[in-house]
Amino acid sequence: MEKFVVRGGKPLIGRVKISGAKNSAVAVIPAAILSCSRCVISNIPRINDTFYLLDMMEYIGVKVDFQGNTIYIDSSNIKSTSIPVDLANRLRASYYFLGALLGRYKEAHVPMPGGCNIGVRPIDQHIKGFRSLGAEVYIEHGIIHAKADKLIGSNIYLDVVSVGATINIMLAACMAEGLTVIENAAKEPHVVDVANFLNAMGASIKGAGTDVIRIKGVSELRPCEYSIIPDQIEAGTFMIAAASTQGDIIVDDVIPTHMEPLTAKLKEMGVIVEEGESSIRVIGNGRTKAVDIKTLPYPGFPTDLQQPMAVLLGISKGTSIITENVWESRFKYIEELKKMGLNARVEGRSAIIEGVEELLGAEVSATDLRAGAAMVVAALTAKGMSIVHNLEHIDRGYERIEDKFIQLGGDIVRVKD
Ligand SMILES: CC(=O)N[C@H]1[C@@H](OP(=O)(O)OP(=O)(O)OC[C@H]2O[C@@H](n3ccc(=O)[nH]c3=O)[C@H](O)[C@@H]2O)O[C@H](CO)[C@@H](O)[C@@H]1O
Ligand SMILES: C=C(OP(=O)(O)O)C(=O)O
Repeated sequence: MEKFVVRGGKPLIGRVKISGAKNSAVAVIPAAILSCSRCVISNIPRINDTFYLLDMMEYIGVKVDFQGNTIYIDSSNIKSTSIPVDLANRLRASYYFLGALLGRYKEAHVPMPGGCNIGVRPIDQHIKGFRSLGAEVYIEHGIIHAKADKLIGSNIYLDVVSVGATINIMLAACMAEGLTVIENAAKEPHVVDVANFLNAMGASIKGAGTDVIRIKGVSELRPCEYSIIPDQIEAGTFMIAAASTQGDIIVDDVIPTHMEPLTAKLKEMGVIVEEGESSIRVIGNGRTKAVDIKTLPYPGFPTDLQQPMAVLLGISKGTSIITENVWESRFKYIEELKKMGLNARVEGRSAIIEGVEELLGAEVSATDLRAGAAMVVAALTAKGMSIVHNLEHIDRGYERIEDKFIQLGGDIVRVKD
């Protein structure tokens, strides 16, 4: 077990390079199964979710070679369409093996996925999509079995806007016969990125990034080279940390339009944000003003950023309300932040935060991935020493988080418990 020891209260200053997007990489890697040959994918973050997926790829017979941030994937010799429980339950994205294996082999046997414990995380919309394409799907002893003689394009209306279901249906439909239309599709940048990757392999997907996606089935997908987009959530975490520590950071290798829901809020709070072509500079500008946040599917404010944002709101002037509209149980971290002096209460789907002058260092735990990012931002912001436990959550989704903060002048060290 490892923990961070952080001495906070210093402004973060300098430049930080953003890694490839976790939620794009975790879909693109299993998607490479759809090509019967070699794909080269760059800008892949070296995070635990990537390593967990590569274990699953190797288990089914895919050859993978991960050099730096580039993965060479050779799917020409797959031997199995079943994923074992102990590999699948380490992360959420194992559900993408369903769409990818079903799409290529018309058969997949994948355990119920793991991932952050942020409420009930059903996969009924994924299953509805696969069934609509003609697959028989059932769950037995915790394993999802999907099988079809052939997949036939279909019209699928998602009852809820779901990133996972949208991507999974795209994967399964790429080589289905005829046209598949996904209505009420998710519009997140990583949905568009996966569609672009599939199109680079020869798929015919139009409309990704809008709420209607049209997929014309093709007979096969070819090898390709692809570079995935920067991580919108990692970028946002550093932008918020710049503001909360009264720092001055240039966040490099970002797509500024992906950051607009956050940029707009930071500006509303009085933070100086300057957008470049592929970078954003964030400058602390005195104590921020309280604002309300409502998490929503893209282009709304991302649910994966409300946790570090709570830190900034916690030291802002006035009362802020965060309303979590995507997950029903994503405020567990508030109790941890209270140990640092956060003045907040949770009422149903809302956290009501009364800003205090400063946070004080304390011993806290990462209750999940983004809660972990919030603890790190809070520890760097708070006066005095903090200890952050349960780093395994943070390591699922952030590449070298402490090194990047050290580069910005943060006093943070990883030590063995
Ligand atoms: C690996 C990955 O990309 N994880 C992200 C993905 O999770 P994930 O793909 O699990 O999230 P979804 O977009 O599917 O979930 C959104 C909402 O739809 C509901 N739902 C979803 C599927 C379904 O079949 N039935 C159903 O009811 C969920 O309970 C939730 O309330 O998108 C979330 C929303 O942006 C992010 O917080 C996660 O970081
Ligand atoms: C909830 C998240 O991850 P996962 O869906 O992989 O659990 C996240 O990335 O914030």
